[in-house]
Amino acid sequence: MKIAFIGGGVMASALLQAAARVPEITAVHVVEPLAARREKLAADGVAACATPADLPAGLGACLLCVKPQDMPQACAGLAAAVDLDGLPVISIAAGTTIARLRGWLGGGLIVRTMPNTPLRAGQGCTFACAADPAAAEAAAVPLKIFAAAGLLLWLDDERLLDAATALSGSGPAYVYLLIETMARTAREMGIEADAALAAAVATVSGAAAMAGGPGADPAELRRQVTSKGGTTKAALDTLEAAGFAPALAAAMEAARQRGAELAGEEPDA
Ligand SMILES: NC(=O)C1=CN([C@@H]2O[C@H](COP(=O)(O)OP(=O)(O)OC[C@H]3O[C@@H](n4cnc5c(N)ncnc54)[C@H](OP(=O)(O)O)[C@@H]3O)[C@@H](O)[C@H]2O)C=CC1
Ligand SMILES: O=C(O)[C@@H]1CCC=N1
Repeated sequence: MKIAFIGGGVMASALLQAAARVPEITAVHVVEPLAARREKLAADGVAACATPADLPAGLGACLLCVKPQDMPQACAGLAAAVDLDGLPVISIAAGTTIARLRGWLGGGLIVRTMPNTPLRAGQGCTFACAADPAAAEAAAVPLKIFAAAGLLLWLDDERLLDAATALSGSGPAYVYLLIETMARTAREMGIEADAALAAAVATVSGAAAMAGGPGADPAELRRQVTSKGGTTKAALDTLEAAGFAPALAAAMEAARQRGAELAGEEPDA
């Protein structure tokens, strides 16, 4: 199957690597207006063109990988150049509803997804929601891109994609902030910079691996680290006094509301 990516930025480059793991996908063509990005893609052996009019015939699917604000123009350009009748079109944009995509595209079997950047490491997490069962079925092969590089989870209610964005779409940034802060603080305590970063990363990935184990309960794992009257208790009491958990919950709620705002919905819808 020949597929097209509209937009050749951060997420498209992660998805390109994942697409290479799907045997049914024989070619990926990327539409990217920025010449420097096209040149970089071409240097990596990826077919890149400036407009959808330059895409080859016989595409099996399109992936929309542009920012939400660029989506109306990108969809209009695609619809003008490609016959979307019966073609699976997968969007990865935050806060851009299936109804709006349908309006701009005027056709296509639409699936909305919310992936994340750890796809690049083969450990992504993608939520998907289809306009209807026919769209999900038609998009089975291109959706293998997401499954080839991590978890693929389905949602029945499209509005939950804003919660998914707050959880796993934006989530890697929360974890990177945690790693940055742990590494910086360890440096300030005297541990050499490379060792501090390596230890922060190993601690987060080791803890995540245990939390992902069969039957694991993160709260029980936390209790196992927390000795009575010990160092972890001192740390967790400080985090609690500083409002760590409510602050993280508020951050996720802000992300969810921003997704809903982008979708043109009431923030608390
Ligand atoms: N980054 C992330 O962690 C995640 C992002 N997403 C979603 O993925 C989408 C892309 O994000 P990201 O990859 O970070 O963004 P980038 O800005 O890195 O990539 C978008 C690319 O699309 C190009 N572009 C703009 N307009 C058009 C057009 N009309 N036709 C073709 N290409 C166009 C941009 O070019 P130019 O720069 O010249 O405008 C840019 O190269 C967003 O909708 C975002 O919500 C979803 C999950 C996670
Ligand atoms: O920040 C954003 O809007 C995008 C969507 C999820 C991650 N990055």
